[in-house]
Amino acid sequence: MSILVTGGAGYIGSHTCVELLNAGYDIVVIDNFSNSKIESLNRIKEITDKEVTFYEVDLLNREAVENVFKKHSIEAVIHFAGLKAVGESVAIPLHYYHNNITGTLILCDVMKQYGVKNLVFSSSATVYGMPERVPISEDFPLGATNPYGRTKLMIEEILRDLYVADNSWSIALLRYFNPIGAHESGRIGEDPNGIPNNLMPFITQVAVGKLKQLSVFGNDYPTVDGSGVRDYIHVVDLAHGHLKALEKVMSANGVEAYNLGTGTGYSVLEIVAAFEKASGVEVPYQIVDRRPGDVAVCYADATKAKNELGWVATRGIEEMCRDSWKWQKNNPNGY
Ligand SMILES: NC(=O)c1ccc[n+]([C@@H]2O[C@H](COP(=O)([O-])OP(=O)(O)OC[C@H]3O[C@@H](n4cnc5c(N)ncnc54)[C@H](O)[C@@H]3O)[C@@H](O)[C@H]2O)c1
Ligand SMILES: O=c1ccn([C@@H]2O[C@H](COP(=O)(O)OP(=O)(O)O[C@H]3O[C@H](CO)[C@@H](O)[C@H](O)[C@H]3O)[C@@H](O)[C@H]2O)c(=O)[nH]1
Repeated sequence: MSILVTGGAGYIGSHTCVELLNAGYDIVVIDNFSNSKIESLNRIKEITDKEVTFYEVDLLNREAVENVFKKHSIEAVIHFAGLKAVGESVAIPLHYYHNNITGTLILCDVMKQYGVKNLVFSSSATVYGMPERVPISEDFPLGATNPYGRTKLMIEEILRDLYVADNSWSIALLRYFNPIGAHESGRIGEDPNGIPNNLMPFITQVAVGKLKQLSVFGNDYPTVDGSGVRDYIHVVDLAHGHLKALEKVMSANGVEAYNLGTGTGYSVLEIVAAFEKASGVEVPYQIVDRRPGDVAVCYADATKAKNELGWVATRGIEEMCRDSWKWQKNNPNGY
């Protein structure tokens, strides 16, 4: 029996594949490389010294997805594949809705056809929209402020409906906070296309000399130093959360949402300082206007994942910065 990993060549998927292989699971990866490179799969093999069964498949191609289920006996699916850039989703919403939602519909329909009903889905803290207070727990009201967020929200609802219709499904909706860091080997990591939208890859590209300086979006939020506060989580901790969720879906039916975060918030300026300390490299920055749509403070109440999955994040901000830097320094141009 194998675990199917959709989007397994991507940032979070590749780190999760390493942990799955290390834990002794057989995996089958599918990806269309719309936002990743095949080299990440070579690196997974290199780190784990294990074979990775891989198919270049677009989830929108139902026949190709079916062929994978025909060839392999799949026990559960971890579904990472999706487009994730907020700004791009505002510019090309139909593309986002089609890729993320139709892709998930096809996947679930093929799973149903083959009697595979265990699913771990990559959701996001973005489903909390503009939260009224922190820490954010799973029972907070949901909402979205952009098409990307709406795809996550809609998919969560679709998966809940699926369970209502057939309660032999078993589904974990994992709401990630802000994943950063990389595998400690420095061989896999986040490899964004073009200029990064997210804070940590922007910082590492400034540090390695590819970008001139960081723009800090606002210093007048009601926070410790005025800059925005987020719950950064080491991607390897996040990967372990998937293994715990996998054990859960393979042992009990239901549909449950879990926050995967550390429960601690850091400001942008605190991250800059922690990165400079971990890397020994100065990160020049300027304060600019707030970025439209940003919330001041966002961090998780991760108690449910602790109580029900037996998962807690163990890596601190120093390791997150150290590993992000090791990846960027050793791979200045990504894969
Ligand atoms: N990175 C974050 O900050 C973050 C936060 C919350 C949620 N998420 C979600 O987690 C998942 C993984 O994120 P990531 O950061 O690893 O992104 P990523 O872009 O690195 O990985 C996603 C992978 O899916 C593949 N893919 C996209 N559409 C596909 C399709 N139709 N068929 C086959 N493959 C397809 C891409 O090529 C890529 O390899 C995504 O669903 C994302 O929305 C990410
Ligand atoms: O160049 C930059 C980039 C970011 N920031 C700030 O850094 C913080 C983190 O920003 P970013 O890394 O872009 O993460 P978020 O805005 O929190 O969004 C991420 O986390 C959300 C919740 O999980 C997901 O919905 C999004 O897809 C994902 O990009 C925020 O305060 C930003 O204003 C800067 O100051 N300068």
